[in-house]
Amino acid sequence: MSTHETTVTDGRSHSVSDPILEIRNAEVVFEMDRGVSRVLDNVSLDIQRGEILGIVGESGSGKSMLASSTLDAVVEPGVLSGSVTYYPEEGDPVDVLELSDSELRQLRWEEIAMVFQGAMSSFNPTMKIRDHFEETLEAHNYSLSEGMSRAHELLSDLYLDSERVLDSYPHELSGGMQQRTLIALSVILEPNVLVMDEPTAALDLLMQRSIISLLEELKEKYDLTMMFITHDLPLVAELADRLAVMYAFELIEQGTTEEMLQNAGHPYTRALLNSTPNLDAPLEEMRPIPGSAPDPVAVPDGCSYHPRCPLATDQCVATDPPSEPVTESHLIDCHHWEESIESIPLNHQKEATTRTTDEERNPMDHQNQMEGER
Ligand SMILES: Nc1ncnc2c1ncn2[C@@H]1O[C@H](COP(=O)(O)OP(=O)(O)OP(=O)(O)O)[C@@H](O)[C@H]1O
Repeated sequence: MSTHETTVTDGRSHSVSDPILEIRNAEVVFEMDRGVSRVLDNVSLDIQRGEILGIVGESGSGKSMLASSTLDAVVEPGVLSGSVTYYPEEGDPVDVLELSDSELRQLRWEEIAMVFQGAMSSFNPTMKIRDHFEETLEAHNYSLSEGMSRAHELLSDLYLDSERVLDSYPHELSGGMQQRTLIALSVILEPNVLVMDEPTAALDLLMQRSIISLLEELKEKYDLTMMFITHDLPLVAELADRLAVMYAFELIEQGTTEEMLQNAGHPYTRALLNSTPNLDAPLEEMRPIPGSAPDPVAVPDGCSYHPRCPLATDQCVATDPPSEPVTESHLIDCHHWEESIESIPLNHQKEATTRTTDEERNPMDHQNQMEGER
């Protein structure tokens, strides 16, 4: 069952937990010749109604497996276990992993839609964009006229010339136009949740930024909940209300974006923050994370990060750390999170402190500089 806790502040009540999706103990296993490959390991996560949740991790950490699991779309011969519950605004909760194929097809477009990286592979190259929209509407018995006027509106919301786009073949559109068109197509049936797996990965930096701000507009206008999966932490930090970090097929930390940027407790999250070039830190401070992520058939015992972790002790080698709730929203899977916060400085905070100290030391200089920049 979903928990709907309520707190009372200033005489008003606020719902603090209203999950639209609840993932519990999700596991994906592939039987390989060289052993059992566990590519999603006991992941539990709530996605709150109306939020943007960012899922971050290195390549191969299991992010796409988590995305596919939310829609029971793990490819054969992968075996998914655990539970995924969808809570519609009205009506009974839906046990996603128990749905029939036809119920699942309906859920996938009408309630929870997915956008993958590389839009080209999602379109049929022999069909015009208009046909993609019409085919989707017809397959779900939606009114064509209402649906196509929504298509025009959605494409315009994404700053596209809707008539021109609908009359084009996919290859006649640029990468950024294709990706925006795919986003419009994915929300044509008015889903409540949009799951996006690296939706901007193949695009240049400017187009990535503009898609991020378009997604924010779309979310507000159509009241969407979003799960945004990426290896690009600074990119998703601009967009997300909460962030969850994956390492070696597990979730190792989650919290509000503010908590994760200012007070990340897992040494891996802190290393990830320090390995990104544009979180206010100078390029020379950027530190790649030493070592490499484990092979899914040979994940280390205990904490799977211990071979790369500067703080690892015997306890980390012996025992997998449980999720510790540091605040109501901030969970950390690390035996030494307090020491981690104390001893692993964050580059972007160092930079901010240096700036503050300079300002304190020379307030007039700083004021003159600001005026000079105006
Ligand atoms: N069909 C498959 N059979 C066996 N293993 C697979 C299959 N698909 C993916 N994997 C493995 O599952 C693990 C997790 O992959 P996943 O695609 O979820 O990672 P990711 O974090 O999304 O990576 P990326 O950012 O590169 O897309 C990887 O080790 C990958 O090799």
